[in-house]
Amino acid sequence: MQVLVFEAEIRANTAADEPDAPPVYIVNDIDDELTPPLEFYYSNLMWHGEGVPAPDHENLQGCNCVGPCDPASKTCACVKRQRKYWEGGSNGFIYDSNGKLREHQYPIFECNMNCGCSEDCPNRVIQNGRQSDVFIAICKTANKGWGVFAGHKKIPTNTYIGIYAGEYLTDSEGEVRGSQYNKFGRTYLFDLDFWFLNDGDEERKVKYCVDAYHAGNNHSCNPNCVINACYINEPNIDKPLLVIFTCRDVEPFEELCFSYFGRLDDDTGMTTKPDKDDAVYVTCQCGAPDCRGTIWR
Ligand SMILES: C[S@@+](CC[C@H](N)C(=O)[O-])C[C@H]1O[C@@H](n2cnc3c(N)ncnc32)[C@H](O)[C@@H]1O
Repeated sequence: MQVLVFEAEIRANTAADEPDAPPVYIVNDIDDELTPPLEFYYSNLMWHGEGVPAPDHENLQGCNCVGPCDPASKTCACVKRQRKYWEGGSNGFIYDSNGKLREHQYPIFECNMNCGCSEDCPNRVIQNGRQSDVFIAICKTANKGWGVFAGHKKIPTNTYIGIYAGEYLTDSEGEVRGSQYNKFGRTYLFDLDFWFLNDGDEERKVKYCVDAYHAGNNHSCNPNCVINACYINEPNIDKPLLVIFTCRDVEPFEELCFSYFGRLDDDTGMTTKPDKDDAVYVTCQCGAPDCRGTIWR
């Protein structure tokens, strides 16, 4: 019963933003904990902590395209914005014609609520949610708590999975919560410190982080997913959505993990730099042949 209620709650939380997505199932073949803790909240929505500004929709630039945007357009404002960060060749969008991500290092700028283009525009992927052939489940693992897994179907590389959703925090609030989580033994804080935000200024301080306290994927030293920055209805470059894409083909029932170390060319990743005696300082259990032995930088 508890499992059914939990699954129904996930469906209710996500029905509006991923209408085509198959249900998320809860599976525990490990022990007798029926579901993740009840404070776990599966969602694709962000909320704003104290001191973090809400999106300024009046200053959100849309395109004037009619019908689906042309990725080769010279005039579409959204193609131009994407090209500012990644040239992309003849296709100015970061998605291919099947909605798969073409590059992992660059921010994603989707068409937004102020655009004139149609709902079937090829530059609307994340906002349409997880697709009907992408099955996922939340499963108990033997040594990493709960995790997110592929369902019974293979998930091709560069497929959108979901949003690393949670609360935007100011950097100072992130530090306060971070030290509490380190002692508690689980942390979900992710720094919004992407390379393209530095704008050549190495000293630039990170402004915000995301606290996904209520949900989150596990770490692997050889991950099958990446986290990218994405902007949809948000003009503030410091507040991207954290979006999860596969970075290789994922076999049925394989766990979906990203690297908490982030990419080598920026400081993104989980914010935590725990002390060795913090409860959160656990040995990495990812099982990859090239495992680094720790889940933190
Ligand atoms: C963002 S949470 C991930 C979800 C978590 N497993 C749960 O049950 O809520 C991060 C925590 O999961 C655990 N974890 C994640 N990846 C791990 C790994 N590769 N090895 C050991 N523990 C891991 C650590 O306790 C870490 O603080």
